[in-house]
Amino acid sequence: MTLILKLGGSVITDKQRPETLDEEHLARAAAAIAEHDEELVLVHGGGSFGHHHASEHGISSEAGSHDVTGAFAVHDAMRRLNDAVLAALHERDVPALPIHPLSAAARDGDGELSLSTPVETMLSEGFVPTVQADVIAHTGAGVTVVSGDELVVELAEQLDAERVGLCAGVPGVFDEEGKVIDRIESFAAVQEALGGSDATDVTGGMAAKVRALLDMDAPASVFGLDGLEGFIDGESPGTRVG
Ligand SMILES: Nc1ncnc2c1ncn2[C@@H]1O[C@H](COP(=O)(O)OP(=O)(O)OP(=O)(O)O)[C@@H](O)[C@H]1O
Ligand SMILES: C=C(C)CCOP(=O)(O)O
Repeated sequence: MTLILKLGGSVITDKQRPETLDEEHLARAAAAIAEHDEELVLVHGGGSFGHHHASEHGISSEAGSHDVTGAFAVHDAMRRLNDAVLAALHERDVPALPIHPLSAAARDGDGELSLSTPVETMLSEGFVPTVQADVIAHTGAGVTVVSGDELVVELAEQLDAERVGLCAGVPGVFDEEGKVIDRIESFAAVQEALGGSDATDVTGGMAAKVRALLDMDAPASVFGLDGLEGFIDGESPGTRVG
């Protein structure tokens, strides 16, 4: 049984302030993760580390760049965030090891993602692979951003994951009245309520998240930090997608 969990950048960082961690949230997330007893792959988003640099250098999932300064600025900030996530996990004795997609993934000329990582071997050896959102080489475009959400979907397919969770800065996906929707089975049914992100975000916010999750076979949930413990325990907090 493999669980894939994305820690949203809106949870573990203060998305309004460049390169600012939310230490308290990160510590709470690490404490909840420490209770897991299934194989677990962690992915984390960019928050105020990835998105600010990407936006400053004009790099997104679609807009590429050949500027090495910009490419490295995004990657390096994400690596610093990854280091901070690992440190919080190690503090709770979670055997987490880093995966940096810049060295393990690429897109072809059609934008198709390929990802070749040691995640499976790490899992079977008892580690918790911890994958950062990143920039990756993109045929004909230089580098583009690979979002945590894209990585979750790709890894869920590769590993035939049992369950997928996205822990975000909201308790679930809201309807037009601001109520958390229980279950989403089609994009069209909720499209009107879905927006981007409140903060600087180059990868499309909630609308992109729901679209990506609906493409997956594994059941997925979108929930806030209060739902994380329950998700680790096998519950389906927040909004079930798919
Ligand atoms: N219908 C909706 N329900 C819930 N959130 C929504 C909705 N429409 C737009 N949003 C926005 O989506 C944001 C969550 O997406 P966002 O991409 O910021 O989260 P994240 O994955 O945690 O962050 P990151 O991309 O940095 O990893 C919320 O903060 C909210 O502003
Ligand atoms: C900007 C970067 C590198 C991160 C994008 O990933 P996300 O935060 O999961 O949308």
